Amino acid sequence: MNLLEQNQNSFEQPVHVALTDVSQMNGLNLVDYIKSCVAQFGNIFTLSIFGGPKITLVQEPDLFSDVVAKNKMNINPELVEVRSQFEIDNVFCDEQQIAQMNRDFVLALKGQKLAITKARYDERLNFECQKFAERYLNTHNYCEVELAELQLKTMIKASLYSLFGKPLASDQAIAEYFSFSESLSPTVSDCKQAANDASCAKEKLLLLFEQVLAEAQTPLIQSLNIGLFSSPMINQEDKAKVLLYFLWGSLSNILPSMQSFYRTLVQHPSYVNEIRANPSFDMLPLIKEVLRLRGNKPIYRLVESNIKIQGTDGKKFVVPKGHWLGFISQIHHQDEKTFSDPNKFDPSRFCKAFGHTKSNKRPSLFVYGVGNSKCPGSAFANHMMASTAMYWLKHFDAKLCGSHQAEAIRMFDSVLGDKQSLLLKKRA
Ligand code: HEM
Repeated sequence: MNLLEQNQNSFEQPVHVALTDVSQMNGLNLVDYIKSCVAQFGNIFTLSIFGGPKITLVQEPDLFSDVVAKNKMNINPELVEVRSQFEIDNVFCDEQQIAQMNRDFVLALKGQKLAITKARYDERLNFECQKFAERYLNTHNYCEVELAELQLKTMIKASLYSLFGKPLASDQAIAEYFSFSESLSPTVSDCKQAANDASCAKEKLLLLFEQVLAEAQTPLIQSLNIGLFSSPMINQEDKAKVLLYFLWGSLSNILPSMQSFYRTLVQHPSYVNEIRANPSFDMLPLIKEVLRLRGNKPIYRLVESNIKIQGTDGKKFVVPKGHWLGFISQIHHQDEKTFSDPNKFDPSRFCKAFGHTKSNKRPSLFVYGVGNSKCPGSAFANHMMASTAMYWLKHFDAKLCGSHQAEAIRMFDSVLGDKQSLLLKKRA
């Protein structure tokens, strides 16, 4: 008997789960999504950066391979990590507060304010790349560099500076962020010393965030200070925690995405040449195609009461109360009806000028989520990827290390993404 059948109960209750916006997605087969996600994971507790104190993924290996085979998904089950006992502080779970905060983030990351944040990012990134090249590279030979290290010394520094201001852009703060974020990684072994260091680092970071809030130097902090954070109900320590988890949540998404983007560029010298020759080259179709192919973490929603759903094959099934629904973008992103030849790297599918899209609508992507909780950082994330690629190409020549295998799709990345090296040379 399969997991779903075991959970079939008779019921007829109202449904309260955030699905409506998802069904408006172009080409998205919602029912198949849900079916495969529930079949894949069974019961899941997972992380939202502002909620859920514990993560436990229960993997059902047989069901998983079944779903993968049926949906022709190119996923190696060995790459799916089973996380357990992964605890994280719960900052606050009030839905109104989260909605307000997302509005504040959106306000901070839009229009004129976004332009200021972008300019701060670019300026700092250029500076850090120059420093990195001088300190670690030379112009004659290629040096082996871990991508995560390159990100830590350039991208992370620039994003801390642009989003939070000077107090967080110091080498000391970066080291503390690294120690804290490593401790959240599911792959890190139990080590008392490391846990101690991480907790000290976290305390220091929280104090720095309090300073950041008081100084209010950046558009993000200014928007929060006049929005959600002006509420007397939220104390200073909780505000600092929100910022810390906001930072961790956003970086844990952007860093592995950027690694894939850069590796893709290194493998396609024609794009590298175009970007170097034309500073206004539109990288968005390239970024979208990389995000489509690599996929992202599933988005989860808690089922608050049993839902009965009829599948496209006519069969009915139940998603029981207490289960989490995970929306796996990969199923949509590999759907041949929306993306012809789905395994092919073809940025032109997002580019109308090439005339490759069959309908007037360009194919939709699911990487940033949908509806009210859609990623408020998407515009900044796209900018970070385009700008980082531009500055890395400006300062470094790169080659892939060893024999490169086509990147396998990872569903759950560790905090700093894959540990992969590159060969880098300082550009003359
Ligand atoms: C390629 C990079 C990124 C990807 C793929 C990504 C993806 C997502 C997704 C799918 C969600 C929705 C989660 C849900 O509905 O449960 C989300 C939420 C969010 N993202 Fe991003 N994101 C990225 C980068 C960023 C960046 C750079 C920032 C900040 C500058 C950011 C800030 C946020 C915030 C504040 C939320 C709301 C979280 C919540 O309500 O729990 N993201 N992101």
